[in-house]
Amino acid sequence: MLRQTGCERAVSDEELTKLAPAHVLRRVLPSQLATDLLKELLHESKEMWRSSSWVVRGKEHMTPRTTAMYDLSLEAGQGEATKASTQQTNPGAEELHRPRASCMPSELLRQAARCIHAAVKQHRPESTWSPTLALGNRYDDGRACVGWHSDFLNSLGPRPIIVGLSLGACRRFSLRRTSDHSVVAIPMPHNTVVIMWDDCQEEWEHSVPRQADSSIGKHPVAGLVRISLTFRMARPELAEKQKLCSCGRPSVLKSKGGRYYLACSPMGTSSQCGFWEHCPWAQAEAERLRTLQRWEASPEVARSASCAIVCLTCEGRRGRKARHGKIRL
Ligand SMILES: O=C(O)CCC(=O)C(=O)O
Ligand SMILES: [Fe+2]
Repeated sequence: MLRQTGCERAVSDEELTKLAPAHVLRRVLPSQLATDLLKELLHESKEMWRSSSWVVRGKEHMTPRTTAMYDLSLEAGQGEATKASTQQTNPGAEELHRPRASCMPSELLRQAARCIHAAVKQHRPESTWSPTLALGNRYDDGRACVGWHSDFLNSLGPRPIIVGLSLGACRRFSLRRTSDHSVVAIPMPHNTVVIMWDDCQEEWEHSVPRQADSSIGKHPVAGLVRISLTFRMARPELAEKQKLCSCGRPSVLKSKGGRYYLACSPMGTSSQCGFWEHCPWAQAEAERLRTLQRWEASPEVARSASCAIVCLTCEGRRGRKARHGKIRL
């Protein structure tokens, strides 16, 4: 648990839903399934998951974590199809210096996906969301992290629901509102789920910040290692809308402040060409979805009201001039 300073305060999971377009759910998987899946993924990630690279000002950087993509739409025995589908589900993958690993989902992973699906359905009975992809991230220790970002939307389309499942060590998952840099930091112990609702990729960024190893809640099986799976629903019909940027690589679709744009991908071995343009079709699709979707949570969903979440507006950087944004309940 983070120490509370003047600019931090603990909020319940319930309150979080009013602060950010997100929900935290505890113990979503049956505990045996969570343990078995963790053990399986600890092994598989060691063998098969890889770091990716990206280039900034001519310098190649490796992601400080390893990742893999699981395509849940594939049945066992469709291994060969994995390669072919990689382009669609993982745009830009061909461009990666070390392409992202594509793995076959096990029965345990599929069971977890069904639990996640049911949890989303309980909150949003009207939603047609169902997970078809799971992106795995492995964080070996406190140096492994992912910086502030919103997710690439090429294969998901505008306003996606993205659901993160945490297994293993307890790391902090942070959300930052782009308009004023308000930050909500959520400790994510083993078998915790965060649902990022459809506003999240438009108005907020997320990160798993670096942490001192001593501040990480170790897990009896995984120690300092945290494995996350982020479940997503691909929209294959969007494949034909992909556009190349000036340097000939697939551009990435992103949103900031509700504006949709295409930009040169930072991933890969070549420098960015600076390509950037508005994306009118995605803007129109976001508007259409906005009118269809209502942001409401059903109160009967089981969650622990007493689980404290620490809300920070300055990321705990005491002593440094923090950019305080106010989140009002
Ligand atoms: O590990 C996490 O919880 C977040 C991972 C993430 O942001 C991503 O895969 O895009
Ligand atoms: Fe992300």
